[in-house]
Amino acid sequence: MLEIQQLTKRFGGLAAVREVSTTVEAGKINAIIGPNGAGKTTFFNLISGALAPSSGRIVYEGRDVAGLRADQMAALGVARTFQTTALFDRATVLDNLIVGHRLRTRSGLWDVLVRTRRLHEEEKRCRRKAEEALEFVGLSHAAHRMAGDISQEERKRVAFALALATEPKVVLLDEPAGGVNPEETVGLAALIRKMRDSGLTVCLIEHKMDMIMNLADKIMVLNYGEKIAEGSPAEIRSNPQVIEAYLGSDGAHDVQDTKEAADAAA
Ligand SMILES: Nc1ncnc2c1ncn2[C@@H]1O[C@H](COP(=O)(O)OP(=O)(O)OP(=O)(O)O)[C@@H](O)[C@H]1O
Repeated sequence: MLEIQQLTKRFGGLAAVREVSTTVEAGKINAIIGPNGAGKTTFFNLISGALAPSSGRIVYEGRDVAGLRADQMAALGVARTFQTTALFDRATVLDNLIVGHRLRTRSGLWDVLVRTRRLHEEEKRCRRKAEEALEFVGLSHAAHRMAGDISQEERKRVAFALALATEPKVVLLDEPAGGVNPEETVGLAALIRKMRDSGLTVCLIEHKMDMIMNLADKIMVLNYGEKIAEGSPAEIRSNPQVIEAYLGSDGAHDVQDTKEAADAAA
């Protein structure tokens, strides 16, 4: 789906992402993990078009898209969510989605000024897409609530809906379960599975190791900007280099224990 070839991003002397090659597999849940500062967010920013790479290729549907802007990537079907979702708190959830979708549709200023038939059609389309996306993420009941009044978990679902309303083929989810409780995490994981099962390609960054191990079809591990391992959850859990990256030289615990200990200490 997405072929990443020797992707590198330098900030001054620091290579935040260094010569990373991987494949984001179509119709699968592809996870990216790694310690803090490993380059995960930078990698996401590169493939979503938020940052231009220093070198390397990003081949999407047979075409090198490295260096395209985020709106161009969105138009090609690559949508992303952010760690925190900026919403208009004093507008309804549905209006937030309609605005989010409108920003990506075609009517120009002329259409808005003269309220053309095309604009009218687009408004109807946006509303329909927004309602469909809300239904998909299980938030139809919250459509008319103020965005400022919904819970953190509901904000996460709105973030998914914002991405889905653009009718993407690939969704990039940045910490989709960050800041929600364990029960809610299970619900969000089910929703991510539902995205995959509906034919979407999912790529996500997540710190919650137990969630990743249960959810991902494939995991890539970054450390100091480099890919140090890639494979199934079982392969990753027992990979000595991964254990080393999370633990230093102490191999007494597995990746999952380490992260839980770190979370508990935080
Ligand atoms: N715009 C920037 N300018 C300079 N350095 C940056 C910039 N963005 C990221 N970095 C550096 O690149 C490295 C990788 O950062 P990145 O945020 O991609 O890591 P991460 O794996 O997402 O970390 P975390 O899990 O803490 O979010 C870090 O050393 C960071 O300080």
